[in-house]
Amino acid sequence: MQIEFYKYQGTGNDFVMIDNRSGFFPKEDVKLVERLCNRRFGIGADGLILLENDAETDFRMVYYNSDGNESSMCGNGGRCLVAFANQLGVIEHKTTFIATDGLHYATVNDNSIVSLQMIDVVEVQKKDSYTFLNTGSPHHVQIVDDLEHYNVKENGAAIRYGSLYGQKGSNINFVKKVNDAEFSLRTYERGVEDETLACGTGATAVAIAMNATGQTDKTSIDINVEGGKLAVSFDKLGEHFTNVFLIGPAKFVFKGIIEI
Ligand SMILES: N[C@H](CCC[C@H](N)C(=O)O)C(=O)O
Repeated sequence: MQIEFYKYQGTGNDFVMIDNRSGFFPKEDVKLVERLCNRRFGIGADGLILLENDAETDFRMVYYNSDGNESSMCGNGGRCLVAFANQLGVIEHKTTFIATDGLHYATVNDNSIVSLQMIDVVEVQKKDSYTFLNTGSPHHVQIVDDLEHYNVKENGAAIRYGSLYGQKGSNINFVKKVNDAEFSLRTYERGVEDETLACGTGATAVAIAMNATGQTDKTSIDINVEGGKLAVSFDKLGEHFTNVFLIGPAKFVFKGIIEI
């Protein structure tokens, strides 16, 4: 069986994109998705995204982590899917699509900068040494001193598989404040089980967590990630965060055919 695929990356978080409007893709085949994401035996990616038809919106997003399992919302993947839909001619420069966490409004400009609306955040759990919130995916946010030399994989896995988050686990974000409008982030991603070069729902979680815990009073924040720079903006009403947008590049890298 041959599969046509497109490869995209959003600030270094990379994805296999498949046009599944015909419904041909075997969505239950965990081993196939894992193989397609494998960086030696397959195409290689942090995740795989299906673009599907939807009766009420421009398209449906189905997201899989590189372990082959379908998962929760992917912010960088959502941004890449908007750029992919534009490349296919499914949309022009703005869209509303459906994903596992509901409706998303987004725009894409001629420089492949995608602005993706994320879900509202109405609960931020503030603990002594960390913050936990859900921005479409679950995120643990923790400030560390020496982010550049921090062992993200070892320390991230210990928290993700520890007693705090049980079977479901969480994505783990380690943060350093640069200034009131800029933070640096490194993320251990659930379902990739490694550090990724960027995490969109993670960057969104960090921006909101830094405001919610008083590290900043800004509502437009730059997040430096290993693979580039993302911007997060939101409105804050009391402890609720709305009109949340994740903004950054979403680039087409190559397309191909894979024999499976
Ligand atoms: N690994 C995440 C989903 C992808 C998140 C990340 N790639 C993003 O850009 O938001 C999870 O299973 O919760």
